[in-house]
Amino acid sequence: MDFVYAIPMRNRFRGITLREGVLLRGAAGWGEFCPFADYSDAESAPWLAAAVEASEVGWPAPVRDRVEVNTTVPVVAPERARELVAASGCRTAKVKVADPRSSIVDDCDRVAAVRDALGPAGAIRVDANTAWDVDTAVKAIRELERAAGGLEYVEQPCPSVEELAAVRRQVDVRIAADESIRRAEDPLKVAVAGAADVAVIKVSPLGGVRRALEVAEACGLPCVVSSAVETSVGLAAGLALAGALPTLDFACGLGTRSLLTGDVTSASLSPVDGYLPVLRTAPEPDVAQGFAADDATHAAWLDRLARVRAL
Ligand SMILES: O=C(O)CCC(=O)c1ccccc1C(=O)O
Ligand SMILES: [Mg+2]
Repeated sequence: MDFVYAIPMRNRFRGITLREGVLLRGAAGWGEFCPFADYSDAESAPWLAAAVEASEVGWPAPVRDRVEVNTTVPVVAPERARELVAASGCRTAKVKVADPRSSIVDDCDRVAAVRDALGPAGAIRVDANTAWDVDTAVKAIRELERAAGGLEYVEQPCPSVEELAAVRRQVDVRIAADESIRRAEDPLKVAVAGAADVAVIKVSPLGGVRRALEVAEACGLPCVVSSAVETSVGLAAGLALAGALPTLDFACGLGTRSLLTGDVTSASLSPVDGYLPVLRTAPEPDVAQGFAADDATHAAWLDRLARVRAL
C-alpha cells in the first residue's frame, strides 16, 4: 500500500514551498520515499533503499533513547527568526545563510536575532549550502561569528572538499561537511577528515540507517544526523540513525517538523525541550488523508517510484 502526500512548507526552504513524497507500508512498518524534484532517478535510488529498509527490514537496535536536536531557521526576517527559535524550545539553532535572496548583512542580522532568542548559553551553527568561494567564505564566516557571538560550526561553506580544507586552515570555527558527503560519487570513500571537523549524515541520500552508519564510521569524524525535511515517518529513520551511532557529541538536525504546515501522523515528531525520542518503528500515518496529493501528483510519484525500483 502506497500513500502519496503533498504538504505545504511554512516558509520557503531550499527553494521548495510544497514537500511531496510516498509513504510505503511493508512487513516491518512504514518508510518514506521523498527525493527532491530536481533529483534524477539514479540519485533517488538510495532514497528508495532507505524507504525499503524502514518498511521491509527495520532498523538496528539503538544505544540511546532520546536525541538532542537543533531548530532550523530558514531565510526569514530577524523578527521571525527570533520567534521561531523562541518557540522551538531548542538550545541549538541552525541558520540558513548565503541564500541568493539574502545579503551578508541580512544573514548577520538574522544570526544576531537568533543569539538574542537563545541567550549566551545556546549554540548557533550556520549552513551555506556550498554558496561561497574560499575568500568570500573566510570573510563571511568572520562577520557571522562576530554577529552571532560565536558559532558552533559552519556547514558546507564551499562546494569542494579542497575548498573546505582551505577555509578550515584560515578560520577558527569548525567546518562541517554535508553535500561533500551526501552528493559524493562514493560516500564511503570521500576523504573529509582533513577538510572538516564534523560530518553531516542523512539517512535518505545515504541509502538507509545501516549504510549511513558505515559512512559515519568510514569518515572518522563526529557526526550530526540531519533530516531531508521528511514527515514524521522519515524523521523516525533519522532518529534511528542518531540513536544507533556509537557516539553523538552534537545536537542533530532532526527538528524540522515545524518547517511543514502539517504531518501524516498524529504522533508528530516535534521536539519537546529540545529533544526527540528514538522509536523502534515509524509512527503510524493516521492523519495522512488530510495531505493526500492531487491525482496528477499521485500518478507522477507512483511513476517515479516504479522507475527507481526498476533501476
Ligand atoms: O540540518 C537541519 O537542521 C535541517 C536539514 C537541512 O538543513 C536540509 C534539509 C533538506 C535539504 C538540505 C538540508 C541541508 O542541511 O543542507
Ligand atoms: Mg546542509
